[in-house]
Amino acid sequence: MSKGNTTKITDELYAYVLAHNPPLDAVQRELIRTTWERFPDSAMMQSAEEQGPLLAFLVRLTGARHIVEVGTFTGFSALSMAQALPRDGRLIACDVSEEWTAYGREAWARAGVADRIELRIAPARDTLRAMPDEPHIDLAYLDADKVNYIAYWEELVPRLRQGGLIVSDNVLYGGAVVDPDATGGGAAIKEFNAHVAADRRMESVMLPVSDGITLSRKR
Ligand SMILES: C[S@@+](CC[C@H](N)C(=O)[O-])C[C@H]1O[C@@H](n2cnc3c(N)ncnc32)[C@H](O)[C@@H]1O
Repeated sequence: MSKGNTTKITDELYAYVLAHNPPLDAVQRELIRTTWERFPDSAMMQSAEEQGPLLAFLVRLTGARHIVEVGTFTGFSALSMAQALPRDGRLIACDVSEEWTAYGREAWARAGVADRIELRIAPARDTLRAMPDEPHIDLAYLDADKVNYIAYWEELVPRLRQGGLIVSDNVLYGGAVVDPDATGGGAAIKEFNAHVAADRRMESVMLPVSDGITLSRKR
């Protein structure tokens, strides 16, 4: 096996990476700050800072106009993707928490993208099932409860247009995926990763970005 991971991401290197990425704007920075201030015990759920510019990049790269996000929390990833959408683009944001997503609503309004985001408060599986069956989604971001990742995947893949992209977050689950005794979220992600790798409808690459992301393109 050729070993590519010879560069350890120290705090200094991480800061260097962020300094060489497109800078976050004032609304994104404020949302990150407010999330840590208001929800210190849950804030680590927020997508990592470098994922904002990455998601925006992927939206532009794919020319996405119709995005589905599964797991919105306080709205950082939805904000980052919506800012990269064209004016007539739409993002459907799925979450179960009115409290957390209220902070997203505020930030989306301040950033002038509220009209591009439709928040649906309900178990995401129900929201996905209620969507049209035909392939119409250009990009989906998977970042909610890990035990349901396979169920979300199975709802999303048939609704994804050919060439469409699914971005799945936390696919390394803090390293639990290589623990033979993993339980809970770690075990669920292991099962999900095997499911994705075996799915011939999609072409997938797993990347060690942040807590691990998999990019999957529909064949
Ligand atoms: C990791 S956080 C999402 C982080 C978000 N992408 C961001 O950038 O801040 C996971 C979110 O999934 C939501 N969630 C958990 N179970 C859910 C379900 N069954 N349906 C919809 N959302 C769910 C939680 O309320 C939480 O806000």
